[in-house]
Amino acid sequence: MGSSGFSWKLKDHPKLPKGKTIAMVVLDGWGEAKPNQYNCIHVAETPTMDSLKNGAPEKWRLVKAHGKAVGLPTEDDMGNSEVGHNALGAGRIFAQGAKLVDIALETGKIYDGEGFKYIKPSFETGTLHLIGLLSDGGVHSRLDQLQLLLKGASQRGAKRIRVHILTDGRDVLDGSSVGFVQTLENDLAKLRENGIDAQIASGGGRMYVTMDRYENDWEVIKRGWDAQVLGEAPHKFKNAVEAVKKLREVPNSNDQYLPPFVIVDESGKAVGPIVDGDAVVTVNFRADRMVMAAKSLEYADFDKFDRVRVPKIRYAGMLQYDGELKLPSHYLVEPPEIERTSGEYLVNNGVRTFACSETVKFGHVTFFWNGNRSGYFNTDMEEYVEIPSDSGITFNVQPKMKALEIAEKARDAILGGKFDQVRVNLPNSDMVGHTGDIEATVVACKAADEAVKMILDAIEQVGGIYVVTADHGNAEDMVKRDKKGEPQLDKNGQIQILTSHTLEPVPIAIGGPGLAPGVRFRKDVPNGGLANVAATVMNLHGFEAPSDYETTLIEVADN
Ligand SMILES: O=C(O)[C@@H](CO)OP(=O)(O)O
Ligand SMILES: [Mn+2]
Ligand SMILES: [Mn+2]
Repeated sequence: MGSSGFSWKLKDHPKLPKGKTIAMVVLDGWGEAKPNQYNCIHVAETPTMDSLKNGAPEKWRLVKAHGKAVGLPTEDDMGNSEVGHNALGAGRIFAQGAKLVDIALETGKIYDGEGFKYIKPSFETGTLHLIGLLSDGGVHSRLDQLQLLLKGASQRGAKRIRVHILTDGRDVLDGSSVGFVQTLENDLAKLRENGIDAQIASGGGRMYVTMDRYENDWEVIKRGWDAQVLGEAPHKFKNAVEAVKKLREVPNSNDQYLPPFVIVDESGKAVGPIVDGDAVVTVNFRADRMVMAAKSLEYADFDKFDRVRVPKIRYAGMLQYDGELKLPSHYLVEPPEIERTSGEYLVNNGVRTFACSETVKFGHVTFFWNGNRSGYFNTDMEEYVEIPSDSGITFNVQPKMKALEIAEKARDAILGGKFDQVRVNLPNSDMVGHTGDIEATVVACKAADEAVKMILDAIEQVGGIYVVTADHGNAEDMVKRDKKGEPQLDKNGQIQILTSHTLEPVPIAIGGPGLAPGVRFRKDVPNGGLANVAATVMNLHGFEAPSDYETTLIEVADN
């Protein structure tokens, strides 16, 4: 025990034994909703997940995965992987980036912070560039926050502003990009009336330009760099609304994958490349899809692609995106301080941990799980395995993704006996759900269910315990609904496909031969959410959770 009185040592659980192998399975984007034709989980053959639900009512329940239960500003905020895995791993509810930025903007504290003070000297002679996702999805960014920042920065001396937009269609309806660009254009026009030279300078779809994650495909970042910094892109337009409309006319195009474009002036010159002396802010608050861009903007030594020209800029993130790398070093808002996560506690109490997913979700069960911290706590105790994702495809063409490979790795880790906790994320229902392809999403759900089966079979063999849950909803509802819950039709009478996450709760199931007799879900935590899972898992490892963790979902009945 240190002089502060703090100790990593967890108390023994009074009833539950140590030493059981636990499989911790997170199905990404797997919520619980009414059975109907737009519920791909219902439509798909999912015998394993069905048996967990129907087999043992005391060992299956729903938990909240959206809104305040995961630290988001309102109950209208859908869940997402960052807040979901943060809550699962940290066992407490932290006010998340979306909320922290809201508060910083409301109180004006954002302008007194180190980050804003750092970029401000550039306003005198340079341009302020804002790069980020343009929508009101609230997963990575929010339009109203961008609007407030534009206003606040211009009131505080920014005279020349360039916005580099990334169109969404993943957290909001496909096609909504046009409206968001129009809204932003109106705001910029107002700034221009007030003598501020403000314009959109470049753009592109979030999945094709800038917002890659976990080093899946650096070409995505390069496309962003070329458009935003160098002012070069295959498409040139005089106006961003026209750009988005025209690029959407190309067959099979969509907001998520629009190609990069730059806005040019009458002479064909890009209106806003980033040059020496400029200030740059990446306005997304969510970490995973900003880390790569932040590296390209911040690092002097960088070999992921040829940056051609590296301007001397003052760069700040909306938040600091990686607490371990301290990246970026300047930021406008302090990120949530997610410390003492369950992963760190368990490792410090002798629990050997294996974590695995494929690239597109790898950081979810490592980086997010550990409170937005990259790397290991203890290399002797942990092994994290990343299975390379297919890159350059949309996952509806490969809906099985790497589910089988992830399950095989988990199986081998369970059977190998070297680990006490084997943690995986199965990406299918989420990644394919985001494509809006209902048929493919059904295939995806089936593949995830088969992967769960393989992991549960291995747990059966070693006498272990399983915990199966999800981080938020997605595939269980693929249609935009009106207030009454009926499918909402567009002006052509067509249903509107929902590519985003949902507000639905997610299942959690426990079981396996190693589960002590009498263990069941408590009835007195009806509002339990993802943050209650960490204490639950600590109990199953034979420990009491720290007293400030959200309470456990389980009890041990005497029988
Ligand atoms: O793909 C993403 O970035 C988000 C949706 O914006 O999904 P998830 O939170 O499941 O990672
Ligand atoms: Mn997710
Ligand atoms: Mn998702």
